[in-house]
Amino acid sequence: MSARQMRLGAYHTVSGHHAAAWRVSTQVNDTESLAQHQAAARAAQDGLLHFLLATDVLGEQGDPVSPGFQPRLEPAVLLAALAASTEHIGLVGSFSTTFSGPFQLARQLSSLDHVSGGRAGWNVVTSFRAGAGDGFGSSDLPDHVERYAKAHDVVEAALALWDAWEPDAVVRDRRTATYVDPDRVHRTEHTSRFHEVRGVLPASRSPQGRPVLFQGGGSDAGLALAARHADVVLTSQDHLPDARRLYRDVKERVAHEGRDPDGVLVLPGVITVIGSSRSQAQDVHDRLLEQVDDDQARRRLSGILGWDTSALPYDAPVEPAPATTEGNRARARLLHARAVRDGLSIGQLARVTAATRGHLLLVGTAQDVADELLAWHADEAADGFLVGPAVMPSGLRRFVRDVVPLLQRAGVFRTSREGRTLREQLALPPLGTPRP
Ligand SMILES: Cc1cc2nc3c(=O)[nH]c(=O)nc-3n(C[C@H](O)[C@H](O)[C@H](O)COP(=O)(O)O)c2cc1C
Repeated sequence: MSARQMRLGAYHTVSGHHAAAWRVSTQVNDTESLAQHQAAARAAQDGLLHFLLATDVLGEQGDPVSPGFQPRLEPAVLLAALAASTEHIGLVGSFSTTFSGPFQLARQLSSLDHVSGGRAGWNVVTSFRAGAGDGFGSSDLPDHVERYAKAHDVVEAALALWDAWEPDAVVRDRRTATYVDPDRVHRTEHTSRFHEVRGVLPASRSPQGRPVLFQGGGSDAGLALAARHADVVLTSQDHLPDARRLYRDVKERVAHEGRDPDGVLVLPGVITVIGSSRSQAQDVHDRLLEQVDDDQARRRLSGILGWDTSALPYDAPVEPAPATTEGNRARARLLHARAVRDGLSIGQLARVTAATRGHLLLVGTAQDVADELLAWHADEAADGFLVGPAVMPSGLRRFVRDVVPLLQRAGVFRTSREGRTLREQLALPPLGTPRP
């Protein structure tokens, strides 16, 4: 295996990534059915995918009584359940640094790493929807600068808590009645304008030492956070030249932080519609588009752009340029660029967003999909991908059955598992020993 290897994650969902997928799926998708989550996780594991990402976006896109509203399982609970029903696949969850404190997050993620045998990952998110704080007694979403300042603080506090346990601190010496060697556990004293964290996490050093850190914010501040702390940078890119530029930018930022650029992976999300022929795949895609509810699509677009588009006619141009949104800054910029590039109206952009939320969309045969992934990978626009089938469960099964073998034949995707933990499987550099 000498070629640069592709890493693949499942952009996990049981309802499919297309907004209308649940209406056309072959099964009745139930977003709270553990059995359906387990089936998806096992399918990804059988395909040798490295991890699955359980996303969680705080703040609703619409009224809970609207037909598009979907309830969902809390990621720590879901991933713990999946840990017990899978053996190898990495289990990554999105947890917000804006609305959860570092002690609880560090504890949950350490526990997940323990119960999964070293397969935990944390997608560090800052939340971006306007109403994200409603349930937390915070009526306004803190502004972008503040959210990222807090994200640095939460990650640094969590790292301090994890590193406070030396690897051999648990001795379980029955003779001396010593369960934990007190000289090998250190009190954390973290004081900042956001948090005061004092004490010791009631969780020994976990199999990976700490979860693998993921980060998906693509603004300047998001990339700065990623460059400093992330092992895996998730991106949203739908245009190869831009993706190549972003890839280089991330690697340069990582180097600037004194870290090894090859030790940090860049994985764009990709939405797939795979058919036995191009026209069959296109038919599925067209059928999905017909089912899009324009009002719901418009709400979703407004949420990303950070301004209300609901009163605008379908053919209205996409303006103003959303460079200053306090919400999902990079995605807003990307969607705006897409509208300008392809001459899309606001209504058309809402439909594109319903299909992809800004990610690369691949509609075609398995060979078409594999060829595009191989091209992006070879062109150094990606170290791998976060694969989000438009329709579930068929889309994931099809990717595993038909696309994975093509990537393997091209010599860029593994044919067996090497390594036990998620960090080892991703071939990330080992962590240093924690400071005493
Ligand atoms: C692949 C991918 C997955 C993401 N998943 C989540 C998620 O589950 N929850 C969330 O709040 N944000 C999620 N995000 C959004 C980012 O974490 C970030 O908040 C958003 O891109 C805005 O950051 P920015 O202003 O730095 O661009 C995801 C982003 C990407 C690229």
